[in-house]
Amino acid sequence: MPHYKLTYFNLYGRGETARILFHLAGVPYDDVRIEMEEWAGKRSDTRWGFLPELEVDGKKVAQSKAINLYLAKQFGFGGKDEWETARIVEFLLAFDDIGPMLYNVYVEQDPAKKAELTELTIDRGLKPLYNRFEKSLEENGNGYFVGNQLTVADIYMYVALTGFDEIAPSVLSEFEKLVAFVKRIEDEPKVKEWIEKRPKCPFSFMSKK
Ligand SMILES: N[C@@H](CCC(=O)N[C@@H](CS)C(=O)NCC(=O)O)C(=O)O
Repeated sequence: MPHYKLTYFNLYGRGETARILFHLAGVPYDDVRIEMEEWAGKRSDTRWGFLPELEVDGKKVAQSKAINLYLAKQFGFGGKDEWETARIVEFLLAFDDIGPMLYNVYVEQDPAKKAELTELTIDRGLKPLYNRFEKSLEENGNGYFVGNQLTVADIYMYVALTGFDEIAPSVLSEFEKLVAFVKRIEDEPKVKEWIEKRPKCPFSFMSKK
């Protein structure tokens, strides 16, 4: 078995999907969590200047979506055919469409403007996206986002939905089907086991809870 090392911050954010996949697969790995103070000195060693990065027998791959898909394929959570894999990638990329809105909220320093941008991002970004997620669940009809078994799309959506619930509390609770989805994933026995034992940390540098 290869030697895996996942390097990220002590956050759930863009690292937690990979950590859950490792736990689901029962595959050992080094779960390296960098402190912000050490980060400045390490950035130039990374492929893109960001984390997470995965090392597999010393070879590095970066970009969380590439990491998630690679691990999912290795461990049997990457879809049963290329069509399902393409559908999975749709969900891995879904939040990226509102990335610029989220970034503007993150960098705004003026509290009043930040509050205004936050409302706008919730109304024009998050809520329309959540409506589409509910439709996708309805269309697939079996509690999973893609196909008829647990895939990395579900794990990623679980991590993202619970994460955004920290950043923008009260949005998720308006979407009954997504709340039920989160509960179902949390109740998957191996996911539940990981949630109970995992190191507790915030989702993001923006987390409010
Ligand atoms: N597209 C990249 C984005 C990575 C990213 O933005 N990582 C953040 C943490 S979530 C980071 O490294 N921040 C440190 C910094 O900006 O200095 C991915 O999905 O992996």
